[in-house]
Amino acid sequence: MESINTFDQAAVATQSDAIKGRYVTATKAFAPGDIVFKDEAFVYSTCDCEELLDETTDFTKLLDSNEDQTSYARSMRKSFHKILSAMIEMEIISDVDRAKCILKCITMYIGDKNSLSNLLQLSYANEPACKAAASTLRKDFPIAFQSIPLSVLTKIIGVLNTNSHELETLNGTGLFLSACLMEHNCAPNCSFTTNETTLWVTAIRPIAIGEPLSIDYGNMFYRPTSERQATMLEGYGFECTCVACTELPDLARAFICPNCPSGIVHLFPKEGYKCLQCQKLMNQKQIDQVCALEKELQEELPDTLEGVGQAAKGLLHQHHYLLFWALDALGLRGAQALVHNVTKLAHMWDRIITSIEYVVPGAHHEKTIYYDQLAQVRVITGDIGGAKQAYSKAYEISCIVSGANTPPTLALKELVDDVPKSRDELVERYGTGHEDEYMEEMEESDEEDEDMD
Ligand SMILES: C[S@@+](CC[C@H](N)C(=O)[O-])C[C@H]1O[C@@H](n2cnc3c(N)ncnc32)[C@H](O)[C@@H]1O
Repeated sequence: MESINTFDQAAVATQSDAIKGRYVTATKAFAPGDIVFKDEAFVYSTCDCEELLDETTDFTKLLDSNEDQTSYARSMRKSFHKILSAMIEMEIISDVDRAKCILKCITMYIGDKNSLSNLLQLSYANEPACKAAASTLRKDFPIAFQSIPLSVLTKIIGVLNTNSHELETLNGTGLFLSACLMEHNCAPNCSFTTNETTLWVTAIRPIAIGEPLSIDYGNMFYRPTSERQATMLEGYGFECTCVACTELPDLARAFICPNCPSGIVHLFPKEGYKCLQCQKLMNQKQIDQVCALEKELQEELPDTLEGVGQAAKGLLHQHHYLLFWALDALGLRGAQALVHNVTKLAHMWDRIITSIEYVVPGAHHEKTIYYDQLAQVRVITGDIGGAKQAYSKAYEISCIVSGANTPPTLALKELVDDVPKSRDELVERYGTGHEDEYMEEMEESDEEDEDMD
């Protein structure tokens, strides 16, 4: 990882326009799998103290292992517990790691007013909610917050709310000042990976000189267009006009064609609900019918395999996102519990993977996780050859989305080279920890299904 270029060294340029603000473009061509640049977290925190908030009011006990007293201004230490508790009650902050990042930024600002100059240039969404949170904090904790101008506190809250990245290996979040300049696209040309406090950006499609580099801000894997657009508007304050939103059919909303037996209907942005096979459009009555069913399912997803089958009511295609996510919940729980009903589990996973390959055919980091899960399921079913194939697929995708010689890809390579051979070996290698809980749930669901048979 040391040899990867930082943003300043990389073949990228920062540009700006009236709609998007600043964005990043390529100054050389990139191939899929090329790492474009890496970035170190400007500020980060973990959720480690979340449970302790109920148990202790002692400031020092609420510090992460990488923090010491000086990570937080003297003025906040005495009421630290109360401040954190109040901040996580605020919807715009919610998480303890984000609250801590905000407090650390304020500490930096108190120490040196110029220390946040790059952060304070970033755009953010939901200004009124950020301002309301900042005003409340200044009113309720004057000693800690009154020395920060309202406008600065508002901006710190807003920037961390809009721009933080999850740090999976640390169970926290961080702010990456260069990576967050990249624009959003629902079908992006780059993917990002994090390891500890480093984030790196990898090209997942061929990128030409001058092309904007984009990522998916909301990790909207297998989500319908309307949901992606609503997330961008609510969370980031802009209307997404990418090709996937404005020109391509919405593959995640898939319906059985009422006019031809094997046809699949999607909503096309300009034409309406059209069958890919017979090209006929659905009429208003048919549209109303499928929309009503979607609404019903959005309220409550089925939680058994049979329930998923029945929910389609002959109208939704098996690739429909609501059926997919219902199946995903069952399949993931099943895989983690290493359940005994292997035939059922194998069937669910075949369907999950087939649907993913239909709706998200290109490289996507979520697919490495699904193929890894598929491999685990195949180990459980005793299909070690099939498991090796699935691990190989996960590895192949990881080479594109995270780069070949990076920790997550090398971890998959180890699994390809030395496939676990049994459930016990899987538990040993993965250490899931929730087996008992899930096992109970799956056994209950098995019993229910048997009762229904
Ligand atoms: C993470 S920041 C990106 C940096 C920002 N452009 C700047 O100059 O500070 C996110 C913001 O960039 C803008 N943005 C990003 N992608 C966009 C897109 N595809 N269309 C319109 N605005 C976009 C939105 O204002 C969004 O809230």
